[in-house]
Amino acid sequence: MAEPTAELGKLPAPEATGEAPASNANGAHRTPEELVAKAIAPVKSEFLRPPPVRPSCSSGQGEDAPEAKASAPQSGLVKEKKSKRQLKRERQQEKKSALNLCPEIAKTGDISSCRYKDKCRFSHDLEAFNTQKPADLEGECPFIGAGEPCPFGLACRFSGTHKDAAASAATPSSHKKSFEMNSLKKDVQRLLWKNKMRLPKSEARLKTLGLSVHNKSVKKILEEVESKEPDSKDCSVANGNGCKDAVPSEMTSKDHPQEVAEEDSAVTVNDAVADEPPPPKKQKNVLEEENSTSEAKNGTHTLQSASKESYTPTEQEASTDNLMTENDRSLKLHPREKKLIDLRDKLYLAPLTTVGNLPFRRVCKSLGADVTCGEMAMGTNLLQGQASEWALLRRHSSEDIFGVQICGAYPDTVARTVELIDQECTVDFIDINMGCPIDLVVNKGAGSALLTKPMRMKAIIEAASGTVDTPIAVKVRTGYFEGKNRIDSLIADIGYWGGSAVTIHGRSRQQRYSKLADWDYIYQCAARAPDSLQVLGNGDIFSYVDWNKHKSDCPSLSTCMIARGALLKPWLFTEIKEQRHWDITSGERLNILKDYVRFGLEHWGSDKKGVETTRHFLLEWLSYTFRYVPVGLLEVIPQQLNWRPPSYYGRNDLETLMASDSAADWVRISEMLLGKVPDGFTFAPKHKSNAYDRAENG
Ligand SMILES: Cc1cc2nc3c(=O)[nH]c(=O)nc-3n(C[C@H](O)[C@H](O)[C@H](O)COP(=O)(O)O)c2cc1C
Repeated sequence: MAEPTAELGKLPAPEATGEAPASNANGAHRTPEELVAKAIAPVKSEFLRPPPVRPSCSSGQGEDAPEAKASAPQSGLVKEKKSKRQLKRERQQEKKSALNLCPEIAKTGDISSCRYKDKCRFSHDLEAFNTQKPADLEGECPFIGAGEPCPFGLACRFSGTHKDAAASAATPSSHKKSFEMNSLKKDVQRLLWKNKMRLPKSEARLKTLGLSVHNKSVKKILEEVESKEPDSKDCSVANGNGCKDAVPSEMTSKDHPQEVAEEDSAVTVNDAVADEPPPPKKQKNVLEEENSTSEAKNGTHTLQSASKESYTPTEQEASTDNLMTENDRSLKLHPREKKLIDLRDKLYLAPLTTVGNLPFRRVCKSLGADVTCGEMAMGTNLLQGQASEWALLRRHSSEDIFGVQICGAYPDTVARTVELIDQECTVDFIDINMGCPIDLVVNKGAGSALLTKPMRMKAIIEAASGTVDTPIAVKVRTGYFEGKNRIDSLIADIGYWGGSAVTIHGRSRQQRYSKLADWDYIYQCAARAPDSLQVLGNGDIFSYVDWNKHKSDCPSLSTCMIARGALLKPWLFTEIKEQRHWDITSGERLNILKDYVRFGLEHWGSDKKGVETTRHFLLEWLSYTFRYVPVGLLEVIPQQLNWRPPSYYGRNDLETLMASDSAADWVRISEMLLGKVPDGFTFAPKHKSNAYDRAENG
């Protein structure tokens, strides 16, 4: 084995900053067993190094907030807050600047080729563009490399590798081997913007379920229900805001947890039509919390969920809202013949907001994932035709078993969304996120808030599954509150309501990632599920040993879903298929990153903007990958997902660099793949992956 590298080039000089995790309070070395008991990765002592000193936390950039800045630190002045109009004007000016050549002209090299002439939002000054364009990046244009014409032409950061302008301008062949699907068509987007999209199947389904509000204003329905509802005056208890604003409002783009929305370059390239919607028209929501017999009988009808304002379920509510009647179970509510989806024993890459983007999923597919799922998309944003939300539904041709994940709080929104997706996209299943813990989602009554509202869950699943033939899956947590698991009592119903599959993440919303997933509970739930419902377990899988254990301990599990394990080591899929612990080299890991970058440039573009978007998402991913500890460095294998890596040297400089938890080092890795970062570049990871107990949406 190679000696640990002592010299680490430009890495910060390692200096001791207190107790090294591998030693106890007396400075004596801890045994591997002691380290494991403390959830510290037992790295062989010869590789250990003292933790490097980092700048102080005074600027908010301590260990818990890794942040890299490429330029000199900013002055202490508070940044001036710009108005929307100002920002729009600046964006327009930027587009017109020489930096942003008209995409049509870039593609053809001909300044007369743009049909918008001087009305075009982009610059037509080819000479000025060429003067300022930085030198090409190293490597080959990803499109040319894939045997395709480059759609970015002169704007491509690898344009020197285009054989000739004509080749790069040629129309893409219709027989591409690698392509993307599920883009939003312009005419559909316009209809959605105007709220004129016809969605007859969901309408019919909602009517059948008694959830249609035609000829009745939402307010009227509320008034009627409120007047019959003995407890309605109590709704202020739950929402803390009184009942005045009881018109439901689902999330819009402003609320979207994904602050950095993926750009759909295909939609925005040289499009003279505005790419953001006009002021969104409110979707009409059906807000009846279903008037079920059981609720009526028990007088537990509540309206607080329909409130516009913040909603936090109370423990009492969570326990009283769980009432199913035998009638529910025997009702034949899904007359359609469902398409089948067989997930048994398939390796399923979990939906992962931000990081589970299409290029990452391609990487996982190439390493053995069988099933992939898009990042969570908000139903209301899809229904409003938002390009950035639709980008989350994109599917690559290599994703042969592919689903999309949506989130919504009301049956009408969800039913309309699934119909729209079914009509416009090619997907094998649609997953409804009923486990998302993040406040923005829960406060609107969606995500894991639904775990406290079984009647709403029922209405959503029935409405969605009865609207489309595409299988409907749901993803849940064990429950909302810690110690109050509830999926065991709902699992049979989820099948009867029309769900084809349910994934159980073995943690409650309250506990987030603070404890290990409760697999015993997952097994109990799986044992209670009807045969028609596929149950998937999820939580902490990080090696083929974990996988085998769950599969053999609980044969009634259809399969398991893998989330952070794939982020830290996407080759986990290979390991499971080949039943081995792969002591992957840093060079092999770099090659995986190179693949990601190539896929990223194909997806986000090989022009300046595409390169920087690819870098951004690469950095988000790198904010997870450093937590992987190479097999050859561990005293005990396999590594567990909850182990914290101590500070250690790798077997070569690259491995050491890849083990760094410093954002500046992730930026260095990105520079090895995508060239220097632009002036003033900053990066702070969205998920701050070194805070092990933070919220993530599942
Ligand atoms: C960065 C990140 C993003 C996530 N995004 C989603 C999401 O969009 N939808 C979802 O259902 N779960 C999401 N989750 C939760 C995971 O799918 C999974 O349920 C959870 O991480 C537990 O699995 P694990 O222990 O294998 O990581 C996310 C998790 C992480 C770490």
